Amino acid sequence: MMPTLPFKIFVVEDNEWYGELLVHRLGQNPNHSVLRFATAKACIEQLGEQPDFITLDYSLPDAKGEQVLRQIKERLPGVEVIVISGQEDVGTAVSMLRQGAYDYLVKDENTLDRLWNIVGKVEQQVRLRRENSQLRQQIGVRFGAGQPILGEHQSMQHVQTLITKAARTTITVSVSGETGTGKELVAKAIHFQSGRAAQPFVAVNMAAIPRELVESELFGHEKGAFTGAVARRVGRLEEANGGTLFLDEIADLDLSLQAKLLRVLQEREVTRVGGNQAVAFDVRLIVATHRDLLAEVQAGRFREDLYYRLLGLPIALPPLRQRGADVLLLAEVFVRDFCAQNNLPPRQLTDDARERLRTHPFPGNVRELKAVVELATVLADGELIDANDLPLRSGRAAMGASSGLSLREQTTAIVQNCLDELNGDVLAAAARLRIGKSTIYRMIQQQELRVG
Ligand SMILES: Nc1ncnc2c1ncn2[C@@H]1O[C@H](COP(=O)(O)OP(=O)(O)OP(=O)(O)O)[C@@H](O)[C@H]1O
Repeated sequence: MMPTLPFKIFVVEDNEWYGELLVHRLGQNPNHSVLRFATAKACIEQLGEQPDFITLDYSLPDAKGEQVLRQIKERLPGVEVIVISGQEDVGTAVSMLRQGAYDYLVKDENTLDRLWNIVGKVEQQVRLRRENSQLRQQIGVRFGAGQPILGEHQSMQHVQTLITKAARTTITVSVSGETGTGKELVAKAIHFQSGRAAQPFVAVNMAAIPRELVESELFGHEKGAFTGAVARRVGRLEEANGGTLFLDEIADLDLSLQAKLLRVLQEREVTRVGGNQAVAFDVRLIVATHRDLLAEVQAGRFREDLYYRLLGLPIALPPLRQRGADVLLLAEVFVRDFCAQNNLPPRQLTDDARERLRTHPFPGNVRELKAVVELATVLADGELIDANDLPLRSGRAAMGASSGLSLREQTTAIVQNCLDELNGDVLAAAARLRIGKSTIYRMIQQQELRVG
């Protein structure tokens, strides 16, 4: 349910008796909040109150209707203004309507009723507009730039809470998590839930830009700053002005550039490469990394001062394999959306396929899951997607030194995969992996592995 906000009406009328009459009539609707002003000046001074509707007496002691209407429309172009005049004058009426008045009424015995009807109509339009924008906002909150962050696991609920809190201020946010866990999605959600949603969201991936170009990419350059700088280029920091700058893979930033970035962030102004004029900027910063940034600091690869400048509100995204049943929820949504986008009849995952997804370690996390189930949807023959349709890499191939998993997690995943392939046959798995069966039994006992 949308809260019913009052419909704010300004009555601008110097004739006290008539003004009070209008206030009384319009105030008969309990949702109306009506204020009267006897001069144009008093009304203009209170426009910050954001009225929804104004009745304007054409002849005020301190200004003529045209003047006041112009000032109102300059400040609040969306507000509807009804001009009320003591005289019938077609020329004036036309001129006022041209200037954007909603209607022009002449004071007679019907004025109050006509005004009442007009206010009713305008109020309905304003309420629809408000409802629309509230719904958009709510959609933005839930979906951040149109894409939902799915997940019911407690850890993801916590992430959603942090996103909401982060969006309320301009605090720097540092998002961490393995590849494909949704770091960029989180950054977008924060931006689109924040007051900066209508401003730019600029994403820069530090790992994707050649080292020698990072500085000019971030800070811009002047024409002729270096060979190849044929024209002036505004940097990404300036591009994000007023909005959000998302620096992905921040740990990949060169040490020398780390120092420059720190200075720029502290001074809140940037000088383009080859330039000598500092340009002020206002950006909300969100950084992300799949590495342990503190470990990078300890290893001397990341500046400690920059680390503390960037830490802000940390949001840690858990790997998909630690989100319980979310993997199935995500898989089902991805299948459903893919079918809808490609005009395919709806497809369902069989119990076997669900079990296979539930036990796969997904080193590529949500990105991998999405790719796997979409391909399975294409490969499936009928309306059922079976375990065999899932193009999952086997344990060893799926893992790798760069997967970001700890040794223990990799070991567990390899054993789990092997067990799955051998239908839970512990002895066969132990033989194939050349490990003792008691190792596997102990892992099952400690609930690191699932069987059956
Ligand atoms: N919770 C989620 N709900 C729905 N889709 C998700 C979720 N998390 C990630 N995705 C989807 O998974 C894909 C990867 O997400 P994203 O690019 O945000 O990950 P990332 O952590 O930034 O990856 P990288 O580390 O490679 O930069 C995207 O298609 C994204 O829409």
